[in-house]
Amino acid sequence: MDEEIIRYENVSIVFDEKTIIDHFSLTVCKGEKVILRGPSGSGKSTLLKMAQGYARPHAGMVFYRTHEIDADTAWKIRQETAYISQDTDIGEGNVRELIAGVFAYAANKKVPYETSLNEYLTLFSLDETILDKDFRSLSGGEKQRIAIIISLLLGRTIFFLDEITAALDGLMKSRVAEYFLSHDDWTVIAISHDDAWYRDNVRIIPVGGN
Ligand SMILES: Nc1ncnc2c1ncn2[C@@H]1O[C@H](COP(=O)(O)OP(=O)(O)OP(=O)(O)O)[C@@H](O)[C@H]1O
Repeated sequence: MDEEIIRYENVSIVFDEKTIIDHFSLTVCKGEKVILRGPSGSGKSTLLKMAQGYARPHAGMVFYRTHEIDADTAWKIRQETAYISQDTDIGEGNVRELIAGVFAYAANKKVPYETSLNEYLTLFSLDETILDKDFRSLSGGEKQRIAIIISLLLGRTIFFLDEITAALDGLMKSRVAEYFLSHDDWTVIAISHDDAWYRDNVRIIPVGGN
């Protein structure tokens, strides 16, 4: 039987008395690649945040590995999955220290990230000298690639990706999308308007008015 990772059951989202989403249901199993597609403001980002416990449904339920998401499960989810938000301002200080800081957390301490870091920099066309730059001085596309690299270094296999290729050029959009979509055992739920994500093995889920 397919292993269930995330299940939205009759989820409704209401903000300021306005219904954004009504009765949204979706089950995502291990290894599946899913793209949430819909107009701006249709609730896609909020759905991803719910899967991390950062937002709660107005009605309905969200399950992670068949357990309803609450404070306890949210903690476990954040240890087992990688979430990249649209907000690329993930820290300050130089890039090397920013990355080291992520791996100083108890939960990530055992991850031997240094060996893979240079390989990922090369894969995503970043020069090693970027490690000595102030993170805030980087371009939007460079910040996006550093956030992507950190999520990959964590070694997780479940990814929630919110518009992670929006600031990249065409070739890099394809390279990033290909990387996430080509691992059979990775579970990926992504939001993107970029064609690079719309491939044969991807399930497209309409959200809102399309
Ligand atoms: N915490 C909040 N409080 C009030 N309104 C909110 C909150 N979070 C989101 N919204 C509103 O809910 C709607 C859906 O937001 P969301 O970011 O989920 O949409 P989206 O489909 O991801 O949009 P986009 O494609 O533009 O990123 C928007 O109108 C947004 O302003």
